[in-house]
Amino acid sequence: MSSTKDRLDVGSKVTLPQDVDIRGHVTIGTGTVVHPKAAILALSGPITIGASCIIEENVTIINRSPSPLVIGSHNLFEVGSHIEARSIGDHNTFEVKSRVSSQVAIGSFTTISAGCAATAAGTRGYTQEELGDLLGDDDEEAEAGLKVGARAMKRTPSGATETILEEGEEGEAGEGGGEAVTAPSAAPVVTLPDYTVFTGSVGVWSGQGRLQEEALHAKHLDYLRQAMSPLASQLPSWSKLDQLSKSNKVVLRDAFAKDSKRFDTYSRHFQGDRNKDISVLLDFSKNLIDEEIWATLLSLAKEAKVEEQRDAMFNGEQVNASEGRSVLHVALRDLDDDFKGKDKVEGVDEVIPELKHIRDFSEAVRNGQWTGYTGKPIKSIVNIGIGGSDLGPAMVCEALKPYAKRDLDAHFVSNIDGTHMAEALRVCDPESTVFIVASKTFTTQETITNATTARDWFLEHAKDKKHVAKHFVALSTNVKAATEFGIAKENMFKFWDWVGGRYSLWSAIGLSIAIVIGYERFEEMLRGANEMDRHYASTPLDQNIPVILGLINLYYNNFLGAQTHAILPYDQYMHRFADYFQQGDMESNGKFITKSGERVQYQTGPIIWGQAGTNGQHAFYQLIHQGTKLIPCDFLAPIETQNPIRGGEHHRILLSNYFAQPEALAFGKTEEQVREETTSKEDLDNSFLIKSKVFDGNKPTNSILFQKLTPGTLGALIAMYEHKIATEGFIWGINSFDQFGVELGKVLAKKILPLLSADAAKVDAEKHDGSTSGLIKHYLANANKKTSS
Ligand SMILES: O=P(O)(O)OC[C@H]1O[C@](O)(CO)[C@@H](O)[C@@H]1O
Repeated sequence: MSSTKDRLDVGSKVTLPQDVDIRGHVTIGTGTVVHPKAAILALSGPITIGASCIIEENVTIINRSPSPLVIGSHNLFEVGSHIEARSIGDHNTFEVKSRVSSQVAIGSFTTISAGCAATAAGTRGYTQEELGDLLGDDDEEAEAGLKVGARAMKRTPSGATETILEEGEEGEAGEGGGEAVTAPSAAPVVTLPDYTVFTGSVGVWSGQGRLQEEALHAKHLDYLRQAMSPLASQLPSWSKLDQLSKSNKVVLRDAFAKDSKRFDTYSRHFQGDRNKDISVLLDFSKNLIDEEIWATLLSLAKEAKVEEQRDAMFNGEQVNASEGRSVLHVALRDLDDDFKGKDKVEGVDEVIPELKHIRDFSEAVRNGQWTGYTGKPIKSIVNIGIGGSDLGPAMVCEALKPYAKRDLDAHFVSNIDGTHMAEALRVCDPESTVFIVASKTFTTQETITNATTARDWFLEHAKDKKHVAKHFVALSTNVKAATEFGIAKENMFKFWDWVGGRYSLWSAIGLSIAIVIGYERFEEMLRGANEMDRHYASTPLDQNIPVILGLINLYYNNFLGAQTHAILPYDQYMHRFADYFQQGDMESNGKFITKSGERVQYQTGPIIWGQAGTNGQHAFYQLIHQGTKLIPCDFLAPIETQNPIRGGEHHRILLSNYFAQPEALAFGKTEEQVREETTSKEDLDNSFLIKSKVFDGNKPTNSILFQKLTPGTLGALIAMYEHKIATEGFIWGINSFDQFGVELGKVLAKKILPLLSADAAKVDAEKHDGSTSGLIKHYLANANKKTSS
């Protein structure tokens, strides 16, 4: 029926479900949200819809005239409304099941109330045929229109012509109101002036409350954009990848044999543009992808609106919707103010002053100006924290040890197991130790208990509470709780709720890093991360390193059945890197609920594990090479070592392994090759032996080769993985920035704790399950025994 060619032009951030009926030439402006089952039918001339409109379920917008139907911005079309207007301005509301005929031009700020029909006929009644013409083809709809239209007209006072203008008259419509165009039918064309409220009895709105209404409209749009994101599996590229993963079996041996440029095609080089020493080469050519799979993965990222979601994060929007928070760890390292959108978020302006606080304190500790209660300079720091308040600083202090002040010991106590604290205290001197209590919430049981123990230990020696101020500092968003603990105001380093625990090493939580490697180096790390932030924020998807890593992993995770992902740094200083990203990835993406509250129909975050090469080679690589599981791996290594001992021989041996393992994994060894290499007749006859030496190959890897593990490079590498994790979360439609999954265990532990000093009868009364009760009772029965050895 459409006489125009089908063509759809869509602006950015438009939400357009698959089952919207779109015909003819339709243009939809930025940020407009269209609900499922809406119809936009440019049957004759085109339809242009402006920005930030909301078009709800079962709305029909039709243009039967050859002239364009131009609809302005910020309009709300509620469920079942049927619009054939001549033109529509801005900020109008078409309530549920309202109707507008093609002889009516709507101005701006107009409301057509629920069930009302705005037609050009004034008080004139319609024949059934006329209404059919005006309100659509569907008979039932037309009949409903007749009733509604008639009711509206009856209630219209005779003064209807005061606001409904007769054909040819000048309307009061403001900008965007559109001029009255001669209608194709005999009915007159009218223009509703701005602020009309068409309720059947026509009135003029005072315009009061307009700002409120605009704000509500904006909130409504935000909500819809979140709630209406389709599941990733409903995106067209998802189905295509599903099919490609079954039909395009990539064999790396053949892929490389066929294409001598494969390395060039599938490798990217990242160099810092302010710190040129940051150089990271990503080779992803040894992955099970071909041109079509790769192109479809990139389309998936587009369809899932990765760029829009990324921009929303950098802009300070509340992308952590379940907690109503912005996600702005990138603001902590934006020292040159590259990302302006963040500035509207409360606390962002405190980042720089807080860094100065970190600088002053860390320098005072390092240069001996900060002394303990007896005047001794500080020799040890003990960071007391857990999860993000421990793993990040601990990992970085290990990774950047070459830059550390070697006469200062750094301890990291996290576990509630008293052993952890006891072993740290054993080697600390109360007169020269600073305890850094690191807890975003300052309520975490492990941290507060460990901190209390440390304070008791300290006071046993120092005797006087006033000395606590010289030896305890707090890093927290909870100033009140830290004060109650006894921390002096000047010893508090704050951060903000928009810094997630596992993204907090860039904030005050990094104080121990600044003390260990010096503030200048700490800042260098922040700036290195910012280099990667700028790359992630502005580089096209197919060149964007975090996006590439995210898409590659997602392909194995969702289409090839991989359950885990190994991070394998060939740098001893990075021996805690995989531990750190175990929290970074698994706490971020271990979720089954999407942002719209639906349960996912696909796998989300993988299990992350790994350890420093070559130790891993002698532990678990056997399974990666010859086991039955698909384990994609990231191999990381520095070109330059920090310790070129024996003339760099150690490093060359290390790197030879770094290069060899991905090669062995990718290309394996065939039975034929094994036979060729075997010289003994006896061995050749031993088929079990021969087959045991076969490597299937085709095991995927990424190789990440960086220049040197400097603070800047480490910052960039951490940010690279952070953004890889965010990219995957954006595609899966989950909130990567909350962590409700850690709560239940904590709550139950609090209930169980009193039972461990009670008796068996109390355990029964508490009604835990049989297994838990049995275990607790076994503990109680044996708790007072003393083992002799
Ligand atoms: O810094 P806090 O509030 O003590 O929390 C520590 C850790 O606990 C968690 O909330 C849950 O494990 C992490 O996200 C966080 O890093």
